[in-house]
Amino acid sequence: MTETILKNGRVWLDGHIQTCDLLIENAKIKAIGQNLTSPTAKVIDVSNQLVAPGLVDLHVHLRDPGQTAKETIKTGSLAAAHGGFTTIGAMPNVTPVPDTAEQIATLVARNANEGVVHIKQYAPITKQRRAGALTDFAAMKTAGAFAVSNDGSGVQDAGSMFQALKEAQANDLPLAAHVEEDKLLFGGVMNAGAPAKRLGLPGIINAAETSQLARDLELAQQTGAHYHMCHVSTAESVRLIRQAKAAGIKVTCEVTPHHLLLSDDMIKGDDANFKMNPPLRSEQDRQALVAGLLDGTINCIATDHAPHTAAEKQQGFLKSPFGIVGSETAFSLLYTHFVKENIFSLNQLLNWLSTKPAQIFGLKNTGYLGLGTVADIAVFDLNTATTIETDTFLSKGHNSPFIGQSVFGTTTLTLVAGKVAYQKGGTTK
Ligand SMILES: NC(=O)N[C@@H](CC(=O)O)C(=O)O
Ligand SMILES: [Zn+2]
Ligand SMILES: [Zn+2]
Repeated sequence: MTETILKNGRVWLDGHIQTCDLLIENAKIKAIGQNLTSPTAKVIDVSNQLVAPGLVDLHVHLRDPGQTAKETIKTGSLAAAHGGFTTIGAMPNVTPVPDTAEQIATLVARNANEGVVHIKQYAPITKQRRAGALTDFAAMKTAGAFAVSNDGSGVQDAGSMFQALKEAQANDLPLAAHVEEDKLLFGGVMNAGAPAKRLGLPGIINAAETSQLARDLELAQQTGAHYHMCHVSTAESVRLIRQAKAAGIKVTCEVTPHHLLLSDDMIKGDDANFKMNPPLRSEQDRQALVAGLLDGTINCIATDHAPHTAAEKQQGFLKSPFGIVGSETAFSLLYTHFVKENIFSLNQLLNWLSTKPAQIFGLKNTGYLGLGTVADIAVFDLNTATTIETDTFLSKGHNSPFIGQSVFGTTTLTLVAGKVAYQKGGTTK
């Protein structure tokens, strides 16, 4: 038996912060209270630190197999633990595309063996993530997939999306949609607007996202499936989802930290660390995303952690791949810029990063703290400013526009099922 006592933390319990100790026995929280003792427990002093449920990130790219120079299951999960995440959803845009039950079963086993956090696996919607045949959703679910997604590209034809939503509904699997109409891209690499014109770069219009979203919401209504929109980026998408929810359509969605924090007018030069899909939109769009979270239209925050190599990202806006890393900076950036600025409460932020994502995807035993729950726990230092530096990153990807920023809320400890997955200044396995 192993026992740990987290002493004197500011613990987020049932929506309130209270100062108390947690006694963890093996994988579970055995006691919550004042002055807990046990002769055999390892005691970790977390005085004045925030003790939260391990965060849940529904959207990460682990690049394994196929692109392990960018990331691996091990490094991607270490990065998640460093950010306080204890459960992540891994996208299936890896090489080869895991579109058979056997491949999904292999990935699920590898995730469990090589990951330091809980890793839920997405199965692709279509074979090779290309137009054409669907994967076998029932077999994917049996093999361990928790949802389906073609993330990285939109499903271009309505017929495939309609069939996919019917299958998703029949198999009780959420369908997470990367919503992007290829025919409306016109070679764009950043948001269409004044900043793109200034930089002389081709733009991506909002309708590349929202026209396909409008189609999908109609199909979701027809089929009754759980449709989850990945990385919402435009004001029009927020409006469409708000209307769809009011009409009783089973739709949920996520927004990324970077779309909440940045807009296209902050792109000052040809720096591909600002290049991601969907692109950073206008300041008005950014504000609509914040408003959408606050009024419940947007359900949760997910990072879309998308590591690439330095060599790839050095190619500039036109040539480099889309995507930025996010696991290791999400909580501290959001805490610093939204909670400390009184735009979000700490309670709201923790909900959007833990309880809500677990709830909407029906993930059991995660996303909240309580007596008897699995000890997936993140501890954050809210009082000390630190600088975001790639030296501290455990991800192989350093492609972040936030390097050099000063933030509060760095992770000091992450426990996954009672075991240390990350400890500041300590060993990381
Ligand atoms: N977000 C990105 O810009 N890139 C993602 C794909 C995706 O999330 O669409 C990637 O896999 O690199
Ligand atoms: Zn995507
Ligand atoms: Zn993605």
